[in-house]
Amino acid sequence: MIELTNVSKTFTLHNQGGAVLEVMRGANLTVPAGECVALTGASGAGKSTLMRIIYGNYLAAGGSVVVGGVDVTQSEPRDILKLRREVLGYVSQFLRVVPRVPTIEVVAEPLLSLGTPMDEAKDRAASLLQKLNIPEPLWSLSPTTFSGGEQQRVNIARGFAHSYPALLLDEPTASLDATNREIVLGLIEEAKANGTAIVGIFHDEAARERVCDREIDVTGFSPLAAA
Ligand SMILES: Nc1ncnc2c1ncn2[C@@H]1O[C@H](COP(=O)(O)OP(=O)(O)OP(=O)(O)O)[C@@H](O)[C@H]1O
Repeated sequence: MIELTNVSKTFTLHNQGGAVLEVMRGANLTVPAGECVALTGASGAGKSTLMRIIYGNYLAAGGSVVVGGVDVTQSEPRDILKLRREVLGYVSQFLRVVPRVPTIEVVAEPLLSLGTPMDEAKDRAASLLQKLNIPEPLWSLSPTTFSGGEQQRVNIARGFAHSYPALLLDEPTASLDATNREIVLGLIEEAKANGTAIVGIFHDEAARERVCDREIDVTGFSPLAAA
């Protein structure tokens, strides 16, 4: 479902005399349906960079990044947007929302953008918000004023609203209490059982051991670490 072959990445720092920084070389990774792979490695090894390359936020300098049969290194922006709508989800650490949109709509939006009828999308959003212990009086409010942990749970609800074939998770349990952490790990296990291929960064070691089938240390792909 997710297949990276010989991926490399350089950054050109235009505001620093055009310095070129090679941060990744020879990255290979295959994640079949239903498998969860954790990216590990010290700070600066390239975990976030690899996630951004898979999501199409960073363009690889070389190699191929195929998700659900689409090579994101060769795709037009509109094809990447279609891939993100239908195939590839991303739960980032922080919620980014349009101000004044109610929480229930923020969570339902990925389903609405796929053409799911409003009632059905809102039912799914409500069941996720309930599961993740977001109090019902908050559902009609914008999540901009919510606590850090509440915002993270809204973000997770949104990320799991549609059953994506591929999913990227950036520290999904970072600011959660034990009860909600458990619920999120359950959602990840459910997604895997439904065939979702997952790549994630989990600093929570116990969480990683529980839901991940394999760990890939990205230090092995880092020319900086080898220097
Ligand atoms: N936009 C950018 N421009 C220039 N260099 C960058 C950029 N993004 C990342 N880097 C460099 O790429 C390397 C890998 O960074 P990355 O953020 O992927 O590491 P990480 O393993 O996710 O670290 P952490 O665990 O601290 O988040 C670092 O040396 C960083 O300085």
